Amino acid sequence: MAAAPRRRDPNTLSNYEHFTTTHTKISLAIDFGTRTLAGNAKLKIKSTNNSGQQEIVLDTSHLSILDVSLDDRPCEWQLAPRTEPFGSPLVIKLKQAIKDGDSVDVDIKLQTTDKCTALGWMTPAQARSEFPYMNSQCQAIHARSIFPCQDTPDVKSTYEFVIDSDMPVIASGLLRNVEKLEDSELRRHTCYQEIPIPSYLFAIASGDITFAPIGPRSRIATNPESLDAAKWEFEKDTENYIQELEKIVYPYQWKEYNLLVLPPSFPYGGMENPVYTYVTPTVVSGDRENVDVVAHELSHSYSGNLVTAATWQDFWLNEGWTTYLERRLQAAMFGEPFRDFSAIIGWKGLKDSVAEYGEDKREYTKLVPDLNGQDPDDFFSQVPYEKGYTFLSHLEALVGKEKWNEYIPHYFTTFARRSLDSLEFKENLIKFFAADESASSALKTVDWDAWYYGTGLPQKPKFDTSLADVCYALASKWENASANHFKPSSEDVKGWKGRQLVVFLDSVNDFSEPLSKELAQAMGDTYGFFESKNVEVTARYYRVGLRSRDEKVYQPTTELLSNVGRMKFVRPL
Ligand SMILES: CC/C=C\C/C=C\C[C@@H](O)/C=C/C=C/C=C\[C@@H](O)CCCC(=O)O
Ligand SMILES: [Zn+2]
Repeated sequence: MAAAPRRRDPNTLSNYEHFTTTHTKISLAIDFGTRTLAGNAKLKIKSTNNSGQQEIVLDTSHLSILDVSLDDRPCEWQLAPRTEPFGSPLVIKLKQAIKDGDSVDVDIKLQTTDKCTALGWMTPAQARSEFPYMNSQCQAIHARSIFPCQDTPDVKSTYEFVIDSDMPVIASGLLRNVEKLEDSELRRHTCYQEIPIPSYLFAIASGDITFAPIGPRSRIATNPESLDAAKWEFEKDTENYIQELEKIVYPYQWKEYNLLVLPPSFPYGGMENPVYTYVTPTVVSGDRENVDVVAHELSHSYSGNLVTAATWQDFWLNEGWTTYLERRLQAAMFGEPFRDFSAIIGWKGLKDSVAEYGEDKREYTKLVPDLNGQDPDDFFSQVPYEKGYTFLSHLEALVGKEKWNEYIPHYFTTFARRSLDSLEFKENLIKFFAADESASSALKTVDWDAWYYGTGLPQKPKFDTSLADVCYALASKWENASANHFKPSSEDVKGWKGRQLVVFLDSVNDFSEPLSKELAQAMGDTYGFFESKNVEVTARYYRVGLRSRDEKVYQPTTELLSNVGRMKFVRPL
């Protein structure tokens, strides 16, 4: 079978089909006073399919370019006019075309601007500290607002980070050295990433960060006041998760797996930056109930970080596979029913996403959407996670779990350190099972176009509801509470795990009619929802209260919205 032609990433303006960045050295000084980064980016760029190209084009966005040199010599360059939402391409003129296989060193002097979309700068109060804080979030196309690059997940480069700051620094590479600079308060932090990574995994953070070990190859990093609580939350299971995942795929490649707990404004549950997963402090709930975020982010060490979706249209290959590995990991750690228990919560998220997009935004509900001219951020939803998970589980069921278990390491070996698109995944899967008559005839029943380009919900899988049934039963009592004179008691939820409360509250939020205000209040008071430290629970309960127009939840909802930036909670509320 001929290889499917790789589609061009529509969300980059770089001419990456002719050149590829093989190494990136970023030297930046962090200035908390001006809230800028300044320094230079040195890119080793190899000609791959040159066909006489006279220029190299890189992505930039709201970035100040001060100078460019080519192989240490001045060169002609210009910033082309801005195109929304992709930015202003930096066009570097070549003196002569470069032979395929040869490389040039492009050195760019730069400074970030106040319009930079990749950096969050926090005051000490926002950082819950005596000191200011800074962190990056480059996924999907924000790296270009820190340094010029081929800002597409289809290009992977090794990285060297040289970051000067007067506070500790974290980067998505292994720390090699810290030294104090002469006549300065700044310290120079040097980190390396020897596994090629896409630009969206470039990450830096700096602030009043302290560290503690949470396993033989893991440490936790956070502000000093939160260190003990964060250490407790993750030290029990992190190494167990790594070892279980190694059994499902193969040995962990990145040497260290660390966690950085960010200030509360961080908009996501976690971000899989290599070496340091970034997590929201909402997962430090004091009950070790939210460590599934670690299961998810750790799984990205294989899907996304090692094997990467070539374009944002294929994002489901990152998130669907990661959600799949996350649930396999949960099943391995806590028992098979936990896989479907988590999938049930995921299905509700998928249903909500599809419903929110409604009839006029059906493109957004495709597993492989068309992102031409689109900002990938606008397409972010549960669809790539949950439709992707549902599709992979469907494929697993078709070929059988035992055979699928053999495909998992094959897939992650074939594409390790590379990027692939959805068509290559299909091709690879079919080829792997070609010699197996029953598996390959089962795979012939897959309607790939319907899965990839169909809109709306796929067929609902048959979930094992053994852990969820008790939650549904309680929800049903509440739905018919008035007719049945239901009297709630704290015994109803005694010993329940946070996730059982989540399934219960998701069901309540699905009722076609809101609860009466009195019932909503009784639920909160009887089940102790106002005292819960688990935001997964409180955020859902406040939705119940808001639907019922219960004033009692207005104040805590306002507090949650002022204290937590995680969009998963902020948006529905
Ligand atoms: C089809 C969609 C294509 C591209 C979207 C890619 C990136 C979108 C951008 O908005 C960044 C997302 C970053 C997500 C990071 C972590 C999530 O896994 C967190 C999930 C929600 C949560 O738990 O808070
Ligand atoms: Zn993810």
